[in-house]
Amino acid sequence: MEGMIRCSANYVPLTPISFLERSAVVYRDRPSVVYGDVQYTWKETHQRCVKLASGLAHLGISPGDVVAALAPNVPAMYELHFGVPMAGAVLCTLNTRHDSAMVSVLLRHSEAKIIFVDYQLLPIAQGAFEILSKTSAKLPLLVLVPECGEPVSTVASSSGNLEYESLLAIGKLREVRRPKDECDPIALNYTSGTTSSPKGVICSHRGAYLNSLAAALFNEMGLMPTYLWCVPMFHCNGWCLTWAVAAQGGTNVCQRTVNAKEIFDNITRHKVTHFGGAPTVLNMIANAPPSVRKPLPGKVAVMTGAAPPPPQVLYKMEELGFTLTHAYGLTETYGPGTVCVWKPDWNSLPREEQAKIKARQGVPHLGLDEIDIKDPVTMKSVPSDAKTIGEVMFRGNTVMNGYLKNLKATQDAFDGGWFRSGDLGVRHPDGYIELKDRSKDIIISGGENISTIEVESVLFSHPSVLEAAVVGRPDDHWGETPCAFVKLKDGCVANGEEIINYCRDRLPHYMAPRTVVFEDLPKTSTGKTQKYVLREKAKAMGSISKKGTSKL
Ligand SMILES: Nc1ncnc2c1ncn2[C@@H]1O[C@H](COP(=O)(O)OP(=O)(O)OP(=O)(O)O)[C@@H](O)[C@H]1O
Repeated sequence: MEGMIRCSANYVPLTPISFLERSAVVYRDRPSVVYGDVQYTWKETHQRCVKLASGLAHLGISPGDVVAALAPNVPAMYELHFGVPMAGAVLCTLNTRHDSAMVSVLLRHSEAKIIFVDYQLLPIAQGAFEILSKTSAKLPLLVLVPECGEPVSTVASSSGNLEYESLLAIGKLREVRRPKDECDPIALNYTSGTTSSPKGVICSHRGAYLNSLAAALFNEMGLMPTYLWCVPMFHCNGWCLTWAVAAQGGTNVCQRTVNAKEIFDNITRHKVTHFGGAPTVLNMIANAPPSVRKPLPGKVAVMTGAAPPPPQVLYKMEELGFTLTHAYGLTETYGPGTVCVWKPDWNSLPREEQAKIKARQGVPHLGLDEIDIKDPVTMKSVPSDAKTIGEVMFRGNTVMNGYLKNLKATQDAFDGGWFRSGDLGVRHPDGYIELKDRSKDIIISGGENISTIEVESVLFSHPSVLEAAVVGRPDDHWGETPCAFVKLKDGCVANGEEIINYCRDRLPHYMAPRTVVFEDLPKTSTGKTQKYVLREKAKAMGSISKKGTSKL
């Protein structure tokens, strides 16, 4: 249209850096970050992040360089989410449960120039450096992060590494770098490695900005929330809430470890209004002993995601007084991409029914454009009949830029103009989607698809079951049969036959487990069950039936 121009007056590249700059003015004296007895205001957090950015520049970091971090949810980890982008660099947060070998692989792949390492994780980083030093890879510079608020320990000072506060001391309060293009990378996030080796997902300032605002909105985060950090900040930048909390001038309550006692104590002490956690964290809270539980100080909104939440876990959390929001997404969608938007009409339904509705993955959030369930071959949308299974596909401004150094994987993921998630689901008549499985996890038994999520949901409803995961056990007759791995609640007893009969009473017989194994479930640190480990165990058991002889 004639008369339009684009200039800095009407176009500024979107970046979450602007959230911090605004909060430093609007909420300047309000608490930004709290950790034990340490507390900063938004003005202080802003100044510390500016100094961090300047310190990084002093160390030779240029725009586009990767800066890694290996740390739990401590204040430095929060500051890195702003300080690194403010230096024009790309933040690469590493999973704190990785071993030295994996850290060395990711450091080499990302070509990180600097790595910030929490003092407790120093041996892991040192092990990674040892491995790297035997290769041609250039070693990154290690910046040690000592315990916040405590003097540098002798171990830390004798390690000979530059230390976090000293780096800030070098930094100057000067103008920060904003991205030239809003599509410039802000973060390099490796996937959880649940199904294969972690992939390096490139996230942009623009995507991070939009996803953070969407996350604040669907979490019903009003102004100045108090957010308790249970979601690891290394996982999709804490599902984008690192930036979202700054947008709303909230208080970040950091905690090094996540357990039910610490969560209840912090909720009461700081009057927490919001937190998030994978279903396994909610399960831990829901099953916490009465000695640990405390009455909630007010409304506490909880966002869950990262793995399918069993309706029973949602139900139990709401019985305890928490208000749950269920979101779903991938590292490739900056964490949350959909949300099960709650409708007031559902409030009159029985609680169990409400939990089943909430366990659905829902609809795209405001920052994403579209989500569809398609036949992966024809790319036609499946009917909204809650039955026909297809692949979940995303399209919009909160989908990654691509996988680092893996054009083939990026092209495969974007084939057909959609991002293919590898998740299988159905669409309900009301438009809400529901996940049935990951394509790698679904069981095919006698030609029938079995959703392991559906079987697990029945197992979770058994009064003695604490956790459950179902995988396919190879079978000479059926191809595969469901094999359940079950962890019982403390003090509960149940045998395999009882569990199988319980499932057969509630599911078509072909879906009920044929095998039950009682043991602890292997988990990733992002709260997902490592089904490939269980699949290997089921495979080693061999077939139950002999060819052509089995009946259901
Ligand atoms: N609310 C949810 N309900 C069901 N599954 C979920 C939910 N949120 C996330 N997921 C699962 O988590 C996956 C995304 O996980 P993430 O990006 O952390 O890495 P990953 O896919 O586990 O790792 P990798 O791709 O390396 O195997 C989704 O594809 C989906 O299978």
